[in-house]
Amino acid sequence: MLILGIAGGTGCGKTTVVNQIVEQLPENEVGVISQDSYYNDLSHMSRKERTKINFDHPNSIDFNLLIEHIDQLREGKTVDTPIYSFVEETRMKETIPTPPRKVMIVEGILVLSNPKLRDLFDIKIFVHADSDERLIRRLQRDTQERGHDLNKVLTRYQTAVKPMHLQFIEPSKEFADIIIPNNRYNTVAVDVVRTIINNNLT
Ligand SMILES: Nc1ncnc2c1ncn2[C@@H]1O[C@H](COP(=O)(O)OP(=O)(O)O)[C@@H](O)[C@H]1O
Ligand SMILES: Nc1ccn([C@@H]2O[C@H](COP(=O)(O)O)[C@@H](O)[C@H]2O)c(=O)n1
Repeated sequence: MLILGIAGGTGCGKTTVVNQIVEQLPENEVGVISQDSYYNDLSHMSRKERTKINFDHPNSIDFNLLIEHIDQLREGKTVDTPIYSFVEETRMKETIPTPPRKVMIVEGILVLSNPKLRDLFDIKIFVHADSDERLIRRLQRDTQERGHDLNKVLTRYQTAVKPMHLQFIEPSKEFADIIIPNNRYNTVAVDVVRTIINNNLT
């Protein structure tokens, strides 16, 4: 199994890059795991309490479960990936069975910041986009897709997203084997990653 870790700040385009990589690979040979699925289960908290959580701090992620699942996938076992709702801001009761694939992609803002998780990756990728570009994309996405209003997005950006980005995410760039500049769509870089994967599939 070849395991890729893809990190980068919010809105840099990780999900988009992953979709572009996966699009042209055989469906049954690639699997994707998102760090977002592993936000801690906060169902014991009220909605009001949940809004106070810093969702950009590493402590908000159940890294132990994520690492355990990757270990199980490497052993050839199917894992039950949690489902996270951005609207409810907690984990759902349902899970998704995720089978092991020849290539597994693990993407998320903090996947290169956790040393134990980082060690599991054969290839480490950091997607870079400037902070103003990321904020614009995040504003559009969170208001259109994640049910947040403008004020909430901006307050969260100032109080959690930006400080945590500077403390944990940007420094994790130094661990990357490949940095993808993504201020605009970067088909060349995506092709390079796809070629590396294809070489490993044959
Ligand atoms: N290179 C790009 N240029 C313009 N918009 C982009 C680019 N990459 C992604 N986007 C858009 O920005 C938003 C955030 O992208 P996404 O892939 O969800 O980022 P991430 O997973 O890193 O948070 C989405 O609406 C996506 O369509
Ligand atoms: N309830 C939540 C949980 C997380 N977030 C934000 O998601 C961002 C990470 O996801 P990306 O797809 O943008 O990489 C992170 O910056 C959290 O602030 C949220 O808004 N609400």
